[in-house]
Amino acid sequence: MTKAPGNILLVDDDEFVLLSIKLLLEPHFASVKTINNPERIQALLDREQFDVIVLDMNFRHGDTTGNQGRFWLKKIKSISPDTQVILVTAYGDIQVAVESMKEGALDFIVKPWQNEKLLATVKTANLLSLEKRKVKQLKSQQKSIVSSLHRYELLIGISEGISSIRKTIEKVAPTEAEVLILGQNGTGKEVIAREIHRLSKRAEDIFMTVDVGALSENLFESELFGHRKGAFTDAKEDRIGRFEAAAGGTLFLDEIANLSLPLQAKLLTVLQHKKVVRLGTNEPIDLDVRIVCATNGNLRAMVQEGKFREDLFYRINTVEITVAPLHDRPEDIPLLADHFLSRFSHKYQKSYLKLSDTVMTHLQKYRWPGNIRELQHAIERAVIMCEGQEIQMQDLGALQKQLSSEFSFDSFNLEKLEAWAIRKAIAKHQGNISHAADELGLSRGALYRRMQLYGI
Ligand SMILES: Nc1ncnc2c1ncn2[C@@H]1O[C@H](COP(=O)(O)OP(=O)(O)OP(=O)(O)O)[C@@H](O)[C@H]1O
Repeated sequence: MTKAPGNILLVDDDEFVLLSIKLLLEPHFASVKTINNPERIQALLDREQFDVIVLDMNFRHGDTTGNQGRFWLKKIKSISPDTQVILVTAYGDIQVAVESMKEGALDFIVKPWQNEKLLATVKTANLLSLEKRKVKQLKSQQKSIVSSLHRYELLIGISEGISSIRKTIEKVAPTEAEVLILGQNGTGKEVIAREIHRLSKRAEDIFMTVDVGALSENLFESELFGHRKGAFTDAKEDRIGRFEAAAGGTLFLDEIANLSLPLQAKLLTVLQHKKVVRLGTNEPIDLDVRIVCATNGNLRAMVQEGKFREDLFYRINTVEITVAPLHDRPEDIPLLADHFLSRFSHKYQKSYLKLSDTVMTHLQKYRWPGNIRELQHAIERAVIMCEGQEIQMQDLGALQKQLSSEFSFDSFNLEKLEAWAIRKAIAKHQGNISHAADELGLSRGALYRRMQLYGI
């Protein structure tokens, strides 16, 4: 028989009782120790962790008050609160034993005991202790993961839009209000959600993201609410859902507009009752999680069209934050570009890199359909490709063409016009300098000199 992990201690002044319980338990548990004097409990608990202590209630001969058992129970619980205590009591002490359960005993066994009952009780207590230990371990692992993840991406930007978002975040973060963040893809909705979490009372706990739009109808419930083993064909084991896993922290529900109407109804029920029921069970579990939602869709229009439930819309948007596309806030571009430049220079060990003025000017003029995510990728690529100390247009790869073609003039500065014409001609002739020079009415040498002058 394989023995269960577990450290069991038997405390009784009757050597016969100790021996018979030890013989009963030993084949089932990794370690079973005995002591006949409760005074040794403290020293033992100082040295090692016990999962279960089976404790006699009366040690002095003729004493049936159970007071000694209660005294030692309190002592054990104060030194080692996670140790499960089972009391062994004479028939007459049952009332005292029941009282002791309020003081932290898990269960009691009446003498003379039935072996199966005693074994089953110790097994249950042992399992409980092991589970609690596992939970503690996971919690401390979670804490260290969370603290390593706490290296947040800062919310960078000086535009009016970002400054006002920052003010809203400061007001709303310490509350438990539901926040809805609206904006195109890549505008920084998740960065904003993380900032709300970072400044909230839940900052020490987990921030969890779920892309609800990517969950199929089938997966939605089991992923968010969890399931019991056997709840459906593929449910091979019990599993907690994201709502439970994010307990104490913030759950960021991204792409909320992609939820079908039936799933919206399910989500609404959970948010209204603040309880989840795992699939395959009937037990509601209390929720302790702050919800922040985001979407790139137009939820108001969807409500009008009957595609998004109005009641859910009002449930999730106590406070609404709209983040503008990047091209509507060009003043943020230099800061963001420098931020990504320093991050990727560090990552690729090129800490001396700078962006040329031409590149910076172009970055500010481009429309950035992929928003900050696209800018980030552009800078990462440029850092990798750059051979000198300054990032030039050619380091931007395919984006270079688009940047150049979108370059619009707000002045008739001749140098800018000339640089623009040169870029256009080179692009048109796919990099063939002779043909571009012909088109521009220049010799190859003259074209090269001008390219050098304009950093092309
Ligand atoms: N204000 C900002 N400061 C610094 N980095 C930012 C900022 N906004 C966005 N980013 C960066 O841009 C990338 C995209 O941001 P994020 O994922 O938050 O956008 P999103 O709007 O949630 O995108 P999606 O809608 O596609 O999920 C991330 O790498 C993020 O770190």
